[in-house]
Amino acid sequence: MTPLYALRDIEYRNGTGFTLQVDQLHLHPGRIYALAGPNGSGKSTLLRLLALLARPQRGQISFGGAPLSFEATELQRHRRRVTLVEQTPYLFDRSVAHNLAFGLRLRGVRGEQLRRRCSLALDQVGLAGFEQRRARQLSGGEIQRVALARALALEPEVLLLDEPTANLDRQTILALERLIADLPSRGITVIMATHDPVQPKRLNGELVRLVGGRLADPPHPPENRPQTSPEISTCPRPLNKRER
Ligand SMILES: Nc1ncnc2c1ncn2[C@@H]1O[C@H](COP(=O)(O)OP(=O)(O)OP(=O)(O)O)[C@@H](O)[C@H]1O
Repeated sequence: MTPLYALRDIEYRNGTGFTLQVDQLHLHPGRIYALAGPNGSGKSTLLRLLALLARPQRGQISFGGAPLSFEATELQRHRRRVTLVEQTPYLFDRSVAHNLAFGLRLRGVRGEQLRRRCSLALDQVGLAGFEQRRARQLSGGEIQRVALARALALEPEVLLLDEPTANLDRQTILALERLIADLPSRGITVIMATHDPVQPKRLNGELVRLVGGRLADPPHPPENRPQTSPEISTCPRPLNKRER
């Protein structure tokens, strides 16, 4: 199976003495991957590389089966397939609806379709009816959920989440985990950083552990997946958008 991402001999120095080094990492479509590791181990840095927001100084990233050249039009095309929700999301000081609509408008979505996608996404994160709330007057947990709704409204092929449940109460965490666990069945691959040691298991996700900017070991498939190695998947998986 062609991996969605194939990273080979990656070296990325972020200018503060930290280097992310990934000899090889294959991430497959229609799955959930959980990036784990201590503070500063490189989870967010890896997410930025996977979001195609940073270019490694060395090595190759293949996305969707083809090596990236990092040429501007290619990047623009691929970035529309991938959405990153950062650890501290930035919201415009406008209404929640404005924040959700912004990226959709850039993609040419308008009118009833735009309204429908926004309210559906808010509903999914448990914030139905929040459209007219001012973004700056939201709690930390609500900001995080609005940022997730904004990403979901874009209907990306890959959703990259940087500690998406860090500021949330237990009940909201469980509700969002149900939502995230369901995303592969909608053709969305999820790659998320987490500090919760049990979360990958609850999400049936594969664990990718980082230590000091390096992969600690190959990705661990979930225990209930009949898989012999991260490269060879024998379990059926939902088709992603491009295969339908
Ligand atoms: N924007 C940045 N510019 C330069 N260096 C950065 C930047 N962001 C993070 N770093 C540094 O890069 C290293 C890796 O940070 P990164 O945020 O990727 O780790 P992390 O595993 O996500 O950590 P945490 O669990 O604390 O979120 C750290 O040493 C950090 O200080």
